[in-house]
Amino acid sequence: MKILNSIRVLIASFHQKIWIVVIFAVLLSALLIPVSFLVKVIFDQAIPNNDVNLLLKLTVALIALMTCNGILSIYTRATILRYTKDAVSNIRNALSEKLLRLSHASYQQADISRIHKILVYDTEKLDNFANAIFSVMIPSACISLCLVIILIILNLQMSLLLLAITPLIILITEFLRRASKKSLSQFQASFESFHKKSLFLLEFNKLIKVSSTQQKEAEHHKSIVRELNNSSLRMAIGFIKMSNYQEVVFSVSSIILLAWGSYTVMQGSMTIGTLMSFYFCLFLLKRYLNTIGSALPSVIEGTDSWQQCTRLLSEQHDETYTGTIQHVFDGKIECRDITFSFGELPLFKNFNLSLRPGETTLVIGPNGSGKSTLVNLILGLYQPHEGTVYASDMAYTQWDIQYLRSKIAVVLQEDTTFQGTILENITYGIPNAGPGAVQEAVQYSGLHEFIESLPEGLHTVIGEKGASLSGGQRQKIAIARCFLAKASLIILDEPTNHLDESTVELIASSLKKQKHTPSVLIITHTERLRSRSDQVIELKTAYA
Ligand SMILES: Nc1ncnc2c1ncn2[C@@H]1O[C@H](COP(=O)(O)OP(=O)(O)OP(=O)(O)O)[C@@H](O)[C@H]1O
Repeated sequence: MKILNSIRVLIASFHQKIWIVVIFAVLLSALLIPVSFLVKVIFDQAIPNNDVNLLLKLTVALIALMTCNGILSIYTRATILRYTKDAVSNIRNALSEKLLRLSHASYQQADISRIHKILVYDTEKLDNFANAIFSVMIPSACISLCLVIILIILNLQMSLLLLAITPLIILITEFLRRASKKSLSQFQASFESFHKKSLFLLEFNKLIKVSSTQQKEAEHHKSIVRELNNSSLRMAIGFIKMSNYQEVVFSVSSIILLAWGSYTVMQGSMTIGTLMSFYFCLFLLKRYLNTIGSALPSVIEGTDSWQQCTRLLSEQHDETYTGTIQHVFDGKIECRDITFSFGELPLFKNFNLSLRPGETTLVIGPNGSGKSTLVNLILGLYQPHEGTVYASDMAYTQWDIQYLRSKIAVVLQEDTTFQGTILENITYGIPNAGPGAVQEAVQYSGLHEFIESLPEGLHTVIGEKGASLSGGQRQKIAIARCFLAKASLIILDEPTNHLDESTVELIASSLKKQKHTPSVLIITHTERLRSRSDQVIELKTAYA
């Protein structure tokens, strides 16, 4: 049922072209009809009459037919692959769009390694699943059906005998499929912990070193790899058993059929040509059934991956605000009577705040008092449970929130530098910034001296998360990006954390120099910038 559902959704992506798949499969099947007839003529006419000429002609015809079959088969599979790859690309795009639409709150709670696994590994398995179903199983099933019809026409009695073993094959396949499903879930679970652990080792490499836990981590990783190895072996053996048991049942049945067929020939109720033709078709049927069997593991694995993908796609955690209006934003923000909480107790209750163009507002408060949460509310990453946030006198619910955010420049508390050049980091989200504007932003943020000291200057490549930079240099890059954006509102969340006194002074005076007079919101837990601000909001306790 789950498999059928997955097939239905995949077909939906290329339903206008499904008839091409069907036509190819029918053509491939049709090519086999003359083959069985030619084999019969070889044994019934060419051999008994010692007719070498006829034998040669029939052989050439057989070779030509089988070559056509091979070429058409390649063309069929290549054509179908193009459709399935497109269908899987659509699913990959839908997943990444979903990821970008996730609300900040759900992203914070999300299991990132699970989402990463779905995006990268499960979509790859889905690709294998689609290939297995459409380019292997469906054409092979059509051809097998055609071969069964030919077998019935050739000899009904022997076909019925063959049909009698079909339930046995189905029973064995079903039993082994269920067993494989169990080993597959065990494999999935151990693969997930392997994936999580590997990400942890990469992300927390420094923590592991400074905590001297390399040995412990190495042993833990080894035990996870051992479990992965065992579960993957169990799964592979399950799949091998499935195809081998089918093979054995089929071979035994073929021998019984040969014996019965030979007896029938001896009795004179069937010609040797019909027996040979029957056997030739049986050999082809076995080949196509084997092909179907070998595609089964990809189908079983892919069905599970498909479920993971659809589960993620159906999660209802999209952006908080869904308005569409793109209005002129002058930097004016108002929080009117807003209430917001993470749990039972409100972090903000009937809270009011007003940011005005050209003014600097300082929000000061101890750890955990809600300063970063306030930034998230102003960025529209969270929505207040009561009250409304306004930008230029228009409620956030009406704004196209992405557009509004593009008018706000923010220096977040967390590090936002990424692998790339300093220039790429500074111009992230502002791709059209000219060299003059970049130089100006670099001066404003106090980054110029550092850049001048680098042989490659702005084109110096910095490591993952700015690993080759000091905390202050990373902070200055984020501040330069903020100045470059020429936004109507500048938010600096704990900007002074890594900066020395003279740089803080420089940035404070740079903020005042901005000709487009943005409103500025500075979040801090120190008093350093109090004298530079037009208003100070104090969040004294955890519940303002
Ligand atoms: N996503 C979340 N889920 C649940 N509680 C949260 C979440 N984010 C923050 N909190 C809680 O809300 C409170 C305010 O957090 P917030 O980060 O806004 O404080 P802050 O004033 O910026 O602190 P700091 O000065 O340490 O950065 C804290 O008690 C924190 O534990």
